[in-house]
Amino acid sequence: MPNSLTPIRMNDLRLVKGERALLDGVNLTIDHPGVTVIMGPNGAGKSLLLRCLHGLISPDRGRITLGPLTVSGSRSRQAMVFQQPVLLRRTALQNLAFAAPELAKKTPQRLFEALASVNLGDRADQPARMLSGGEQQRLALARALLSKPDLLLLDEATASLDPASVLLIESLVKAQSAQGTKVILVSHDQSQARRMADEIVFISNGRVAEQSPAEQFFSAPQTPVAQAYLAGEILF
Ligand SMILES: Nc1ncnc2c1ncn2[C@@H]1O[C@H](COP(=O)(O)OP(=O)(O)OP(=O)(O)O)[C@@H](O)[C@H]1O
Repeated sequence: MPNSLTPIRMNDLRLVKGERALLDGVNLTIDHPGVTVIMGPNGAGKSLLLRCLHGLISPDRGRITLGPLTVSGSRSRQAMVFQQPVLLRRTALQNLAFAAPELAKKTPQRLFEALASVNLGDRADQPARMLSGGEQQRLALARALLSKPDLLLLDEATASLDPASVLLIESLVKAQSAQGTKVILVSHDQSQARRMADEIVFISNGRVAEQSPAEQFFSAPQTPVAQAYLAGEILF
């Protein structure tokens, strides 16, 4: 299925704060149609990379293209889900309606279907901020998927959820990927990465250390730093 935002190319990205290069010459092409999981130690630069892709941060140097588009030109075709969901002080349904006003006007049924898809069908009128953490995250995902984005970015989106919510979100993300959305997710959870990833990008010290098919990464990581990470030997 063609995707208007691939291949995603990052050329020589550099992001500096004070004396420190947080992203230090990132060169990466993501062209695999499946799920790309970004892994790496704490502080490696994974979130910053995702934020650059989504246009929340501008690198000091380098270039990002998504298919024929720039980051700003692609923003309306992207959606991002964060570890802490950012929801409005409105009901669950109103949060979806605010994100997709056209849909709310023309086919409001779609909003109810979206709530039902994340098991929140009976919570439409509940204030979003009174939902549990896991329920809020499911609502944030439903909102992200409403626009059928070409690129879905998830930054540790299931880190604080119970196992059933994790599996529900994973299955929705997988289904979205199968429909042609390019999915890039950051995760420390090796079990999740094994379940979800077609491809792994391993980041260390603000650089891409390794990019491999998932099976190869887990069976025979190429770099000492990835080997140490997978063995739980990296000290922070
Ligand atoms: N605005 C900022 N100013 C200065 N340093 C920052 C800023 N944002 C992030 N950093 C630093 O950049 C480094 C990379 O941050 P980032 O959040 O991308 O790490 P990460 O790989 O996602 O880590 P984790 O797995 O712990 O979430 C960290 O050392 C962090 O402290």
